[in-house]
Amino acid sequence: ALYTSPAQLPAGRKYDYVVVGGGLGGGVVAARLAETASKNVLLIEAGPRLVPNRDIETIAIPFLCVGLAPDTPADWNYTSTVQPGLAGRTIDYPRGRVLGGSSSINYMIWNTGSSDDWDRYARVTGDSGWSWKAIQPFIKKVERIVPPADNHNTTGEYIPSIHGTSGPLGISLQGYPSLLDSRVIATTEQLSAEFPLNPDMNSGNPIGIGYSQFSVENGSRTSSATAYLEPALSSGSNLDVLVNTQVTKLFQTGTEQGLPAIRGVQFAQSAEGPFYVVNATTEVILSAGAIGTPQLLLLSGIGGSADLKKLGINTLVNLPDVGKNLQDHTVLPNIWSINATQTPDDYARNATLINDDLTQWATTGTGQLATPPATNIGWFRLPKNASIFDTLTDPSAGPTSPHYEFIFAEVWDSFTLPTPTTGHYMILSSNLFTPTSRGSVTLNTTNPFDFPIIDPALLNSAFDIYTIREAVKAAQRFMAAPAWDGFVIEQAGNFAGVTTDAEVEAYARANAATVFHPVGTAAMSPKGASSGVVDPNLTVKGTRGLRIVDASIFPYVPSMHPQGLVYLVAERAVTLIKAGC
Ligand SMILES: Cc1cc2nc3c(=O)[nH]c(=O)nc-3n(C[C@H](O)[C@H](O)[C@H](O)COP(=O)(O)OP(=O)(O)OC[C@H]3O[C@@H](n4cnc5c(N)ncnc54)[C@H](O)[C@@H]3O)c2cc1C
Repeated sequence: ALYTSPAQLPAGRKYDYVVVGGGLGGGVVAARLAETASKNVLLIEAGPRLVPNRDIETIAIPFLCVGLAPDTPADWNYTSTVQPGLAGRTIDYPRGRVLGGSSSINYMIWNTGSSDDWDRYARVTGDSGWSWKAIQPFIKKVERIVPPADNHNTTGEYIPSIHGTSGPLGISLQGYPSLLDSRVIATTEQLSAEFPLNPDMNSGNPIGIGYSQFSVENGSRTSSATAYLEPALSSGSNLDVLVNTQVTKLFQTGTEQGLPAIRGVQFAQSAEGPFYVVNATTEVILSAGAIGTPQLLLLSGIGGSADLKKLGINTLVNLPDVGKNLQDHTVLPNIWSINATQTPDDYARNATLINDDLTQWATTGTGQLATPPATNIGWFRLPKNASIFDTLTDPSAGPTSPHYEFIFAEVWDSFTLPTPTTGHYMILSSNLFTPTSRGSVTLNTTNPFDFPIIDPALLNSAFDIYTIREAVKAAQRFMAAPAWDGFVIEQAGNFAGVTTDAEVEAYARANAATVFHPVGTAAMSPKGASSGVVDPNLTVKGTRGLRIVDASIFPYVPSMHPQGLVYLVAERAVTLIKAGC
């Protein structure tokens, strides 16, 4: 059942599992564990349950995803520290604070990772269960490929045999065609050596340009809330979900084999309390995400003892890597003006247009709003002879792991600048996906309701600035193909006139931001290793009864959009938990 206040929880009910954080990882784990009729599961989520179309329409509407953060009730509204790599700017650092977590506010791009990324996870953890081959059954377990929003014939846009057809999460190809699509595909023919067409970017080898896949079904967002939690709640299962309630601490409930058993969970709705506690009889699963998870571990005395001491926190388990190793991708949306008479930029200028499209979406689930703004996506590697490799080794996991990404969208970059009152625009983002910079999440105070200090360290290494610069130059080469003649006018906005290496670098530092993919702050390492935070089975080192299932466990940031990989981690975690591993 759903509870909005701790006082409503059924008195005396024992929970086999307590899941902390009802986001992507936590939503999957809680719903799956509750499939076992004899197990009681409690999920505690800081944010509200926002019902699409009742409380907040835009969660469901794919095209309006960019309006879900920052500064909304569904976002934690974090801000980064001053970023030296971004010309001393601070940036918004969105994270979903709502049932479904960031899967309820993300941009829905669906990737399942490169085979080399997965094989590296297997290699560095010593667990072949994380290999690309071993992870395949979980793709089928999660996915259910459904028709795109416009019901077009998708033959040739993906490889059906490698996808799931019966999982809970509806996934579809990009919907309504944009003015860019045919030109992008023509460019893959004209410049095929550098920018080939890829028949399916989710085959394990994403390199090239592919048709995008999204967590969208019937023109609406799919998330861990819509696909896992809401069905579990409405089936009246043994899953209890407590929303609007923040977990403030995990605590020791006993000692097993000389190790602290951490099965106690403290929670409250405000810093003033009242504070409540619950003990899991089997396991606590921490799924508060790459920011919330290290924050909660540190508040609970699980972290580097030197850091904890400074804040007056007693060390329960000395794990110096908690909150370290934060990795994120960097977005850089390059704008071009285009010859067009109508694009979605007109939504910002014409109330009738957006109202008509909202009505169409609400009545039929169709129209421009039924598909996210991104169209095709491309994944590329620096050439083998790139000068950066004279001095640095390639940080990617292998030949199927891209260094950078292109995202096409038929819109102005509304992140950094207001949409101009005239003209039509497109963006070709050049995004860094194999960063070598490493940041951190640390505590600011011991008050769990205060935000932690978040330093994603974007563009903070020679490799990172080199690669994003080369990605911008690749985007310029792409747009110089004959396919764009007469359509593209010129570089626009902050990108206007940017040509030399020095100009590109200054432009990148002044305009880049996060792609919203923090990971790595409670990373996996081999069993017995003194580095890392969790063992390959995701249990927290040096403890009993505590496991982490969210994006913080990746030792390296995936070189693609991470939500698909987090779903796969969560599904495998369920298998491990059910098997008692
Ligand atoms: C704006 C945005 C756009 C994105 N776009 C994409 C995309 O297009 N494609 C893609 O693949 N990925 C995208 N991502 C990233 C993707 O959504 C995340 O990687 C993924 O959701 C991470 O899952 P998680 O379980 O680790 O964390 P989350 O999904 O963030 O869940 C963590 C949950 O824990 C809750 N929580 C935190 N602390 C506490 C506490 N103390 N007590 C109780 N609850 C707590 C949070 O409120 C949240 O619900 C995007 C993310 C954002 C923010």
